[in-house]
Amino acid sequence: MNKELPGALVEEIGGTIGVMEEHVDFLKERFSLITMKEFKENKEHLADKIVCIFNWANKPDVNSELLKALPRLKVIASAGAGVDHLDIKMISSYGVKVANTPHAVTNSTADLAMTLLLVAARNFMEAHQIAVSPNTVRFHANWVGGDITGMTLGIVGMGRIGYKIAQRAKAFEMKILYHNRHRRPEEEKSVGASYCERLDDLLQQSDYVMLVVNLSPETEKLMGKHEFQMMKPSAMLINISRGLVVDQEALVEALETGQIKAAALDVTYPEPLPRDHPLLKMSNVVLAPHMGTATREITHF
Ligand SMILES: O=C(O)C(=O)CO
Repeated sequence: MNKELPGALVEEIGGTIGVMEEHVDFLKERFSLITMKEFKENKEHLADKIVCIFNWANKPDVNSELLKALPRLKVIASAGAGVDHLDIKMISSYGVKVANTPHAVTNSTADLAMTLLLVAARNFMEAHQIAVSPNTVRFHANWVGGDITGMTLGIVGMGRIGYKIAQRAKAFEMKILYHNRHRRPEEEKSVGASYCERLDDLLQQSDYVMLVVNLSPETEKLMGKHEFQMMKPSAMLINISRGLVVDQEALVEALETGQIKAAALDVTYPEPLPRDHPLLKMSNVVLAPHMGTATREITHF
């Protein structure tokens, strides 16, 4: 190990490192690198690490025990936008800074949001099944979907990603509503969006409801029984934020009872869902494996 290089710790889960494997060589040139597994086996010897690099997807357990074992630690770098998996207050109390990569992932996450919207709106999953079936047919009513053009998209959370989604929706000639803690007059003007101070107003009018908020105590289970009752029975829910923003039991009920038409989810809780979860069996649900940022361009440099 090169003692002149600063030390870094990377998360390793089941043999794969929490950062892309091809990045390990890049990191090795700059840091004396060890994996979390090696660290756990020999805490004393490796306690001089100054950076921890994690991938948000691994949900590393950054607890007091870990931080006490790394007295020289300066930075925890989490690849991804969301930092809800890290207790920032507790980490700061050890004098450690948290870094993330919010800008890098904005476009890819907005693209996935539109992908889910289109796939759900056009019954694409069902259409694919029919297209590959040995008994395929020339036309099937099940693949007749809904229009996008002229429909109303309600964006819940007009941050960086929400705005990029609005720009894409404008190109699709959608009517755009948004609900946010603060009004965003410039963004509103540039995409022709209308502000809904009350979430209920947005939910009542939208054909597609897109969740883009960060997970926080204020947004946990933001979408519950009442909110689904506010939505149109023809409306679809798209969630690219965090699973916990939705009360999943209320969502299952809303989908089962026809309170809403469909859901397209990149995020759930837990991830992945247990294999017997009702959401896995519903034909009006499209699931992605939390892949908002998973593009070659972002994950390779
Ligand atoms: O970057 C993040 O926070 C993600 O959730 C990726 O989809």
